[in-house]
Amino acid sequence: MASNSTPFTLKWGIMATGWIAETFTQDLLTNPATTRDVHDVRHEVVAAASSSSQQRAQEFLVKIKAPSSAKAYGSYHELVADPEIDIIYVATPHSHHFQNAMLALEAGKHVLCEKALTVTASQAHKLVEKAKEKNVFFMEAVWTRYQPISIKVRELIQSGIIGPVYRVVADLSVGNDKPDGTVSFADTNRMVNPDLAGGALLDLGIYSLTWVFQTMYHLQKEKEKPKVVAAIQKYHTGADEATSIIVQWPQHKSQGIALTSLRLATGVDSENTAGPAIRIQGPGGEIHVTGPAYRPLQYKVIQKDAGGKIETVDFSIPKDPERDWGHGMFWEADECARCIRDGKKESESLPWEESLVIMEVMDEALKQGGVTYPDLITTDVFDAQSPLNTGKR
Ligand SMILES: NC(=O)C1=CN([C@@H]2O[C@H](COP(=O)(O)OP(=O)(O)OC[C@H]3O[C@@H](n4cnc5c(N)ncnc54)[C@H](OP(=O)(O)O)[C@@H]3O)[C@@H](O)[C@H]2O)C=CC1
Ligand SMILES: O=C1OC[C@@H](O)[C@H](O)[C@H]1O
Repeated sequence: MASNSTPFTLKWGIMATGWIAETFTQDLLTNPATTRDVHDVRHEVVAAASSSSQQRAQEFLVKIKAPSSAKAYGSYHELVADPEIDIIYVATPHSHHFQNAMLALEAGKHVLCEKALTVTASQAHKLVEKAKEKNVFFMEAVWTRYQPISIKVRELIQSGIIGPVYRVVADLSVGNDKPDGTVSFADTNRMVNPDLAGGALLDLGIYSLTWVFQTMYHLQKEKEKPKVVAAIQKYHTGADEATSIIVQWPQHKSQGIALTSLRLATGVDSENTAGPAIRIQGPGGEIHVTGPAYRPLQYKVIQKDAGGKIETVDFSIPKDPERDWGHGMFWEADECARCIRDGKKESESLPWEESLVIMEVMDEALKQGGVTYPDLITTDVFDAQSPLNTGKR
């Protein structure tokens, strides 16, 4: 959308320097106009912070080719105190999200917090209450919701093309089985380490639930509380290695099946010939979305009365030609900028209430499967001096 007015600039502070912090910040640094034809908002990286050292933050900024004006902090406390920063992107492990996001909210910053929002629903409720109290914007970073394919699929469903959606089956499984019976993550890795709130559900199953929710619950005119039945296979660390959840909305006659596994893969080959990662079914037809569920690039519409005709639509992730980079996380960043520009505290595509219901579903599934996490990371009492905030581990 072209416009003559000056774009609104959102000033970011990046909390943590790991894999996704790198990926997301590189997306922030792309040119919105030349990359994705966005002219109303832009992004500035003001600073990054590492809980390990200031040097680590500096190395991070150099690696991602941030502008020389970007500051490097050796603590999360310094980052949230920087008056030049509008919004903090929390890119720490799940275990840290509650304490880190609360640190930023307490400092009066807007917050975009990586998925899964928190370890428990109670923690998520507390963050939402704090965002309300501080009158700031707060959003869970489920980037998939803001990708054009998700928006298009939601529109298709709303157009009634397959009738009411009665069933969705969604899977995100990553195929890390090893012949010795383990999975290919060290026990200390955040994927399976209970101290870091590891496990398939909080890391990957959240995307399967995202498809179940964005195609059903999100579109319900009168929101219905879901019923939940879960089966969990525990890994030897105590985290879940495979989780299957049935989410039911009886009044809407609809059921969602959200699957995730560290051992099996959604498709045995990269072409996903095994079938769609997400299958959305109504009496008038089906929509098939080809995975991976966090960033799918194709959907098919199969209408019952179209004589077997299948409409296939492909998507791609645009790149900034100058930086030769584009991962698809910039659309959620643009959403943050627009909401903050317009004075909104939450995003319509992923409202607080919906993040909270999804956290409640995950709470319930983990409870049914007997997965528990340590007190340090499940408490809903904020402590600015928690090791999760100071990095003194
Ligand atoms: N949206 C998406 O596509 C993706 C989202 N994610 C989400 O992002 C978050 C981070 O994942 P990812 O970047 O892969 O994780 P990494 O392990 O690569 O990075 C996590 C960072 O958090 C900081 N940190 C603070 N305390 C600890 C600790 N005790 N152990 C480990 N790291 C710590 C570190 O930065 P420092 O030392 O500098 O403070 C570290 O670099 C998770 O919530 C994950 O679910 C992950 C991958 C993809
Ligand atoms: O969010 C994510 O998406 C991609 C996965 O590889 C990663 O484990 C997960 O955190």
